[in-house]
Amino acid sequence: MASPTPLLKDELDIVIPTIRNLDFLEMWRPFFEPYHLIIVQDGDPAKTIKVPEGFDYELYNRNDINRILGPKANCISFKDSACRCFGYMVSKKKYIYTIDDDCFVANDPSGKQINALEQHIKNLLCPSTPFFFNTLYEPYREGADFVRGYPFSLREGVPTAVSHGLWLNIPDYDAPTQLVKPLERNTRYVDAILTIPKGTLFPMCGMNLAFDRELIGPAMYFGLMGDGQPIGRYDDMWAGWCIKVICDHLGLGVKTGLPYIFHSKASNPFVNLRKEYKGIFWQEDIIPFFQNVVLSKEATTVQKCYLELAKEVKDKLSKIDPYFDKLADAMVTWIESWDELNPAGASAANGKA
Ligand SMILES: O=c1ccn([C@@H]2O[C@H](COP(=O)(O)OP(=O)(O)O[C@H]3O[C@@H](CO)[C@H](O)[C@H]3O)[C@@H](O)[C@H]2O)c(=O)[nH]1
Ligand SMILES: [Mn+2]
Repeated sequence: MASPTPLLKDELDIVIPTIRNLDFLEMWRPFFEPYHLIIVQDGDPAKTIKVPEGFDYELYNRNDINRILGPKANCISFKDSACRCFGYMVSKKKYIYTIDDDCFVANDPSGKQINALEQHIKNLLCPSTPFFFNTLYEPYREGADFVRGYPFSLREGVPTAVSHGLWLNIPDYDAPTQLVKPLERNTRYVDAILTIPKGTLFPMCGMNLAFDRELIGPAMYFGLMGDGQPIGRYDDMWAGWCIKVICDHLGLGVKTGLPYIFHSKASNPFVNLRKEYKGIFWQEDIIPFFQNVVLSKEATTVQKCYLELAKEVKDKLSKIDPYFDKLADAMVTWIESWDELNPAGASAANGKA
């Protein structure tokens, strides 16, 4: 009997930022092979990235990014995983899943391999509940529901824009925590999916993340990091704070929890400390900024929200460091590039832009 068609086979792209050969795909082959991959090769474009046979993919290196975006390419980070957001921009699909190349298939407590992509798709295809917390977690799962006292007027939920997965083995800790707890491994499998309540920010990790590109794609800019930038490893955090403010404003949902992947490689905590340290104290001002930012009622699209946010960043965060002035400009360049590559009603076919 033919196996069932994978969910969203022709409506989802898998985006992988990489500086190495993609042998990790062999372990994901049963789950990923039916899908189209967008590989964003970082670092030296002269290096050849080996992709295992049988995968349908398009690959972009820095020369491609510069050719496609021209001077606007300066909004795409170089020598940092933040470059992955270029893949979101050139995709023509409704959904994106992004994963790091040191993330492997994890096993659930029963020992069964976890199809992380399938779980993300389920998360995205069912509503979120940001306006009232359901204490039995995801109410739409088999064997769960809304609990007593949950308003019936809110049980329809809202469209889910983002599905944030977690990691067994190497947790996504910041450098100071990594330095203090070098041997700590995450072995705790928590069988839960939660909607992050409206008005609450969260630290979005980019290594096991899926989103609805049509609902929130233009806000998924992974901030300027890497070569020539004063901080690193805050690309996904920046995107997470921006998308959450915009999802709250537009009435969209963000979920976190299942699925887990197995994160295999701990990046160097000393290198990470050098990348993160400014962000660690800057974020004490950045978080209150995002907690207090108000988007106007005229901000009815993601692009309009994002451009309002960029203006607020320029007006209110540039006093922290001139970096935020540059970042605000890059946010605008990102939207201009997004709209150039994604004119309204663009097709869903795979394409090499
Ligand atoms: O210069 C680079 C370095 C790496 N990559 C690719 O990006 C991902 C992540 O790389 P790695 O696993 O080495 O680093 P981590 O510290 O574990 O990354 C996680 O921490 C955050 C970084 O902001 C983020 O949540 C995760 O990415 C791999 O696919 C590398 O090949 C790159 O493109 N450029
Ligand atoms: Mn990693």
